[in-house]
Amino acid sequence: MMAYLLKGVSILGAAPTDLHISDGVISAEPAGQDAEVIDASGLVALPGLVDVHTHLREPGREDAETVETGSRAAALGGYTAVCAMANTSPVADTAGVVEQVWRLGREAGLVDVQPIGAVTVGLAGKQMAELGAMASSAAGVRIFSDDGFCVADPKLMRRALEYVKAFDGVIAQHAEEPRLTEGAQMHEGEVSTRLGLTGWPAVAEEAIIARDVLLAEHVGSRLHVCHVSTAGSVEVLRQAKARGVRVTAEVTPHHLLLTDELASGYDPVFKVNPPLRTRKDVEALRQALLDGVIDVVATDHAPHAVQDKECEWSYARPGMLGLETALPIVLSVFGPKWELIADRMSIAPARIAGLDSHGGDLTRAGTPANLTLVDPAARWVVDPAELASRSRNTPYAGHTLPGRIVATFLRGEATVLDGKAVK
Ligand SMILES: NC(=O)N[C@@H](CC(=O)O)C(=O)O
Repeated sequence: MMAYLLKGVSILGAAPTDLHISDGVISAEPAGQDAEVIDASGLVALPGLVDVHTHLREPGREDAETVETGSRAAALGGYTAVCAMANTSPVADTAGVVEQVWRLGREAGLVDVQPIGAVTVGLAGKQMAELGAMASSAAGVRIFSDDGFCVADPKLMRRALEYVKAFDGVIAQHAEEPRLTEGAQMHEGEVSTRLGLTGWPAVAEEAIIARDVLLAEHVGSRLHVCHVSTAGSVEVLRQAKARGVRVTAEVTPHHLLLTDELASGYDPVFKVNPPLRTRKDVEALRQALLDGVIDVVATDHAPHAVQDKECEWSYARPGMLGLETALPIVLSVFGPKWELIADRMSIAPARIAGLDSHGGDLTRAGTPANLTLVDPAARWVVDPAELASRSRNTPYAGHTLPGRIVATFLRGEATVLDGKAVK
C-alpha cells in the first residue's frame, strides 16, 4: 500500500502542515523513504466529500451513466462516498439489486457506493418494499427513497417511517404533491406565465414537507428531505427543527445558484426536478445552509443521454449533472468557508448516511484517509466534453469556476492525482 506525504497542506484553511498517510489512515509519523511526496503548498485538504443523492443509472441506463463512470466523476469532484438512488431499472427495491449496485461500486473502487433502497415496490407508491431485507443485505442499506416520485400516500409514509426505526434507517422524501404538479414543466410563477409553460407550485413541495415532519414527529422517526428548493420549505424545516423533530434536509448546488429565468431560452439543460426557483428562494436556501436549517449539499447528479435532453423542453427528462462541479459551485457561492464546506459536504452527509469511515477529523492520527485536496486559486472552464460522466447535461458549460480538485484519496489510496483519475 502506498504511503503519502502531503507537504505544506492547509487542513480546512489552517496554517500549512505536513500530512502523512500510511496504511490507509492519517498517521502521526512520517512513513519514511518510500512515501510519495506531494507538494501541497497552497492546497486545502478536506475530508472526502460525501453525496447523499447521486443517480448512477446502473442497472438499466448504462448509456447515461454506469457505477464506474459515475464513481470516476465523483472522485474527480472530490468525493469519497456517494449514495446511489434507487430509480434504476430494475428498481433497487430488493436485496438482490442493492447488492448488485454495491458490488459494482466495490469493483470500480473509486468511491464507496452506498445504495439507497426504494421505499415502495417499483417506486409505484402502493406497497412497501422489503426494507428490512435491504438493510440486512451485504449493502447494509440505511437510506430509503422513492426519489423521482414522492411517497404521496400518508399511511404508507407513516408505516415506512415506523419500520426503519428498528435499524436506525431514514426515509429520504422527494417532496412533491403529485396532484399539484400534473403536467408541470417548470416553477410556477411570473416566468412560467410568460413562457406559457405549466407550473410546479412551491406549495407542492412545502405541503409534503409539512405533512412529513408531522408524521416523523408523531412516530419519532428520521426523515430526510431531498433537494429542498423553496423559501417556504425552509420555514417549515426551521420550525420543525426548533421543535426537535428528527429531520435533516439537503439542497443542491444548482438550487443555490440558478433561477427559473434560465428557462426563458427553452434549453432543456435547465429542466430539473424540483425546478429552478426564484432569486428569493435562492437567497433563503443559502441562508438556510449557513444557519444549519439545511444540513447538507447533495448533488442530485442526474445524468441523461443526449436524446433525453437535446429535444423539445416538454419532452426532455428533468435532471442535471452535479458531481464534478459541486464543490466549485459551493465555493463560488460561499467563498472559502472551509469549515462550513467540510461540514455540509462531508461530515453531516456521512452522519446522515451512517458512513462512519467518512467525514473524519484529518488532524487526528488513525482517521481513515478519505480526503480530497483542492486548489482554491485555480480557475477552470467547464467543458462538457471533458467531464468523466458518461452524460453531458451540465448547466455550467462555458462557465469559469473557482477551485480545482487536485487529488482524492480513498482509504489512503489515490483515486485522483494531478487532477486526473488514477484508473
Ligand atoms: N432530479 C431530477 O430532475 N431527475 C431525477 C429524478 C427526479 O427527481 O425527477 C432523475 O433521476 O433524473
